[in-house]
Amino acid sequence: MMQYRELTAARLRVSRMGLGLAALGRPGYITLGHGQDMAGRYDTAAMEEHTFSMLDAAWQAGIRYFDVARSYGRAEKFLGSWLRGRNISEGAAVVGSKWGYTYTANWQVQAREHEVKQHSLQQLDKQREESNLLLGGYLDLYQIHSATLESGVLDNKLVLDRLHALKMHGLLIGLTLSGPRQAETLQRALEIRFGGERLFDVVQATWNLLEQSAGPALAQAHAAGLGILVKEGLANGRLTTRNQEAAFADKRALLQQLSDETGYSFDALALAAILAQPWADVVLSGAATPEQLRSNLVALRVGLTPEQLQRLQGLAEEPERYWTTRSQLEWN
Ligand SMILES: NC(=O)C1=CN([C@@H]2O[C@H](COP(=O)(O)OP(=O)(O)OC[C@H]3O[C@@H](n4cnc5c(N)ncnc54)[C@H](O)[C@@H]3O)[C@@H](O)[C@H]2O)C=CC1
Ligand SMILES: Cc1ncc2c(c1O)C(=O)OC2
Repeated sequence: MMQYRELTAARLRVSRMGLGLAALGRPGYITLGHGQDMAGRYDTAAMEEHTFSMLDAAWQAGIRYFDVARSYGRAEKFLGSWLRGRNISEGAAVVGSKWGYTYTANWQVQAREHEVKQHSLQQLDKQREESNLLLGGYLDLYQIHSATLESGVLDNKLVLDRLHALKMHGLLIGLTLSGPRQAETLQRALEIRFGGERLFDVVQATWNLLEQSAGPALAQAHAAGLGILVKEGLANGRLTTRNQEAAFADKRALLQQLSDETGYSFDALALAAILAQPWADVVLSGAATPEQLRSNLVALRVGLTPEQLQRLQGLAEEPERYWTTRSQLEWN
C-alpha cells in the first residue's frame, strides 16, 4: 500500500515513493544496465510507449509524485502527453521539473556532451517557458538543477528575484544537490529569504546507503519545513545485484546476508532504509522497467529492526570516493 505525506512549506500531499524519468526520457543514461533495460528500442514512439507503461504502473501503485527535468530528453513531453491523455486532473498528480541543464545528446546513447549546464537568468526564462509549454498547469515545482556553491547561482540576485516572482505566482521553488558538498550548499540555500520568508520550499538530494553525508543537513531542512525528495536511492544501480565491482564485494556480502535473513531484495532493503529516515518525504524510484518498479515498491512494506537498519547504514563510504565513482559511471 502506498503511503502519503504532506510537504510542510509546500502544503502538498505526495506519495512517499515517486517516479523519476531520468532513465526513461532519452536513449542514454548512467544507471547500471540501462542499455539492457532499453533493449534496443530507441525510436521515439517506442520510448514514449515504454514511458507510458511505466507511468501507468506507477499510477496503479498509488505513485503521485513525478520527477522530470528539461535535460531528460523528452521526459517532460512524455509526462505531459500522458497526464493529458489519461485525463488526470492538475491537482491529482504532483509534478516537479528542473531548469539549468540543456539536453545535447541528440537522441544518441553516446555523445561528446550529454548535457550543458547554465544557471543564468536567460536560461531560467527560456527553460521555464519550454517546461510550461509541455506541462502547463501540471507543473507544481521548479528546481535549480544541481545548484553548487561554485556556480554562484545562489548568489545570483537576478535569478533569485525571478524565482521569487515565480513563487509569488504559485510555483513551488526547489533546488537539487549533487557532489560531496550537498550539506554546505543546502545550508547556504536555507539562508535565502524574501521578506523574512525562505525562498526554497523543497530540496532534492542524494542520500543512499553508500552516501549518507547529507543526512544531518536534510534533517535540519526538514525541521525548517522544507519538503525532502531523495534521489539516487540505489546509487544509480550500484546498490543492486547488478553491481559486480570487486570493491563492492564486502558490501554485497552484507546486503546478501540481510536479504537472506529478511527475504527482501537488495533494492527493497536499500530503499526501505531511506523511507526509515524520518526526514525523507519522498524517495524517487529510478526504475527503468516494470519489474524494477514492482521490486522497488516492496520497500514500502519492509519493516527493518533498528539493528538491521544500523547494519545497513554501515555500508557508507567516503563522500569523495562515492562521487568519484559516480562521475565515472558510463552512459549506456
Ligand atoms: N537532480 C539531479 O541531479 C538528479 C535527479 N535524479 C532523479 O532521481 C531519479 C532516480 O535516480 P536514479 O539514479 O535513476 O535512481 P536509483 O539510484 O534508484 O537507480 C535506479 C537504477 O537502479 C537499477 N535498479 C533498480 N531496481 C532494480 C532491480 N530490482 N534490479 C536491478 N536493477 C535495479 C536500474 O539500473 C535503475 O535504472 C531519477 O530518475 C531522476 O528523476 C537522479 C540523478 C540526479
Ligand atoms: C550531471 C548529471 N548527470 C546525470 C544526471 C543528472 C545530472 O544532472 C540528472 O539530473 O539526472 C542524471
